[in-house]
Amino acid sequence: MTVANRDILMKNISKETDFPLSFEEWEQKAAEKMMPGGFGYASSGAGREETAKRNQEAFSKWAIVPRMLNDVSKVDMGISLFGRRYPSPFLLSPIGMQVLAHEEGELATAKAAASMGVPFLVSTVSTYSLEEIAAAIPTGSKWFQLYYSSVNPEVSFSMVERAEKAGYEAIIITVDTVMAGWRETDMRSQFSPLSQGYGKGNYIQDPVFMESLPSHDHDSIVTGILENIQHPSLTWKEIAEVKKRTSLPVLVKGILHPEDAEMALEYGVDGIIVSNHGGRQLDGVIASIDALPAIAERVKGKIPILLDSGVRRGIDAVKALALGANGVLIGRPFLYGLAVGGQQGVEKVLERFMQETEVTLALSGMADLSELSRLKVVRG
Ligand SMILES: Cc1cc2nc3c(=O)[nH]c(=O)nc-3n(C[C@H](O)[C@H](O)[C@H](O)COP(=O)(O)O)c2cc1C
Ligand SMILES: CCCCCCC(=O)C(=O)O
Repeated sequence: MTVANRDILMKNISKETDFPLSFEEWEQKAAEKMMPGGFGYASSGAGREETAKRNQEAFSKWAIVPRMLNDVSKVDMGISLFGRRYPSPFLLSPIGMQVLAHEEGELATAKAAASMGVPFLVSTVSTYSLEEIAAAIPTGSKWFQLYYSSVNPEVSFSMVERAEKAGYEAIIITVDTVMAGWRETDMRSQFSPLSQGYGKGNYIQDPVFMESLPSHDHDSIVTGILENIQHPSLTWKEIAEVKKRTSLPVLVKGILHPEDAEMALEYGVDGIIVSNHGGRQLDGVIASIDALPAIAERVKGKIPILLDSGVRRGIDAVKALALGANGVLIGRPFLYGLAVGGQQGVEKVLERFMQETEVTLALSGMADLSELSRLKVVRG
């Protein structure tokens, strides 16, 4: 996009009144649209919510030292991951049970992601099944996030096989969820979407899971999901086993320690996602953006590093990319877009991120994302 195009775009943006601009405004509108229990579940963090707050505050503690007098009349913010080129550095974080935000749930999000050229990471606990989502976006990029089942690993292998068959391009194993975090908002509201069956899409379509149940009534299915979703005995050995079972790249999500990043390299993992699950799991942990530099130093570009947790603006993404990330995942902001405007809402959120990123890159003197390691970002 040229600067001239951008100017026209900015004028159009200023005339728009239908959709919010900032994260805080999207969140406010989503709170008005969603059921209180569902909004509380989505917006809250674990424990004292220290990490949930820290994730965002931490971005403000890093400051860009821009360069001047570089030609930025054309900005290329494309990235390449696992052999595919994307027009922007954004991906959508796996978020379960999106029907809590909008009746079309993951189907609407998937279509928005595909229309914006953004990979959609489908959760194990999606409302719609991975096959239904794949059918909605036959050519759109989709990755499958796995909650490994400690009680029945065959259920996990079956889901991985289904994802590969349905055209998914990568498997992400989330590793910061050996059990659910200490979530007081949900305890107070008594809201438990998994127990209510909102995340059963992939389970009820899974022959191995269904065969393992004593009966197929609602209670048996929900009990089965609650047993299968936890994975307290998960270790690197199981990650290696998943890798053996698929030809797709395997990533681990939830890495915060540089030594775990090194373990990922040792076990032949294809990529890592630096994440603290949006502060929903262990409260009091380091912000993702603060964990990133030491991890990037260890990984030395051997495998892609992605990051989520607290990304609220284009400028947050630019800081993450300059500090060593190869791509950035957007979480709650897209969920709020979904709640506010369905597919169009998610598209708007993504458009805002992309436009602000482009402006940030240009004003930082960076015409190309591949040059971003030269951009100085310091503790400000
Ligand atoms: C409502 C909700 C559901 C989530 N479900 C999943 C999930 O199913 N799998 C997963 O790996 N992460 C899940 N996450 C975590 C996100 O993938 C991501 O790490 C987090 O939202 C990033 O933080 P942010 O939204 O504050 O930027 C969920 C997050 C939210 C808010
Ligand atoms: C064992 C953890 C289950 C969490 C399911 C959804 C999720 O990731 C989240 O709410 O966060």
